[in-house]
Amino acid sequence: MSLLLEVKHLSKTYRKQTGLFRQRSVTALDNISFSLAAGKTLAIVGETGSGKSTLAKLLVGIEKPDQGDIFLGGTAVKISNYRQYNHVIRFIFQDAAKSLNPHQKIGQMLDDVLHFSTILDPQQRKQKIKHTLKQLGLLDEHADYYPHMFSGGQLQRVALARALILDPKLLILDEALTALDPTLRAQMVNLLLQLQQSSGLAYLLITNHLRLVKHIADDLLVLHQGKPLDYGTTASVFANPAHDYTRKLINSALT
Ligand SMILES: Nc1ncnc2c1ncn2[C@@H]1O[C@H](COP(=O)(O)OP(=O)(O)OP(=O)(O)O)[C@@H](O)[C@H]1O
Repeated sequence: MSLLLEVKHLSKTYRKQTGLFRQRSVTALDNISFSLAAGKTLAIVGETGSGKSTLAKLLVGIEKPDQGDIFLGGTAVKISNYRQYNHVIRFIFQDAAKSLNPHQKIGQMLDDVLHFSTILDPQQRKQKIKHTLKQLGLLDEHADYYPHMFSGGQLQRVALARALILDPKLLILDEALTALDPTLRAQMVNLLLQLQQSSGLAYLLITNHLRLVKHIADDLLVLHQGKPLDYGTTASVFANPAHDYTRKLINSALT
């Protein structure tokens, strides 16, 4: 199986100014390594402040690591050529649907993404938009809708369309499913699993929702105060956590 993403010894420390001449260092990530194969899902879990969002920011190039390397398809990624790989890794935040511009039609929003990141001509972009809407169970005419004209479930699909229209290989879901009500979450999970099966997409699922992790993640990495604790297949970590912290996390979520 080909490795899509390899993260080796990634560390990140933030320096906060706490006074005129004083700084405090916060180690957000300390020597994190993991890998993810095409078509698989890796969940990253940990309490608030454990470094999950920092990790996502390093992977999409918003922040720069102090140490370590990120490899995509075997090639080291550099922040200076981020634009080259923003096709490959896409990101969905919590409340992604709410972050859509209320004054812009969905078709225009998707066209902007393609215009910025591809060399497709207007006709090709139109076709691509049509195809992506269909792939996500939306209709051609939805291209002419504004965000407020959609239901909650459709809006989630629109947010997914924005992420998937560039045919990424990896989608990072940063608490993207957490705020959804259970029915909507189940629909989204089914859609994500279908897309994964049909296109071989890999997911990096950042969440504290351990039931969800158990249901959809192949592998699991537990972070605590920036440090990696348990890492392995989800089944093995759930069955045999090596750290007390992980055991408590699992027990509190599943009891
Ligand atoms: N830009 C920043 N400047 C200074 N410190 C930061 C910055 N971003 C994050 N931190 C610190 O790094 C640590 C890890 O933060 P991070 O946001 O990655 O955690 P998290 O696990 O994603 O938490 P949450 O679930 O609350 O988002 C925290 O102690 C946080 O205060």
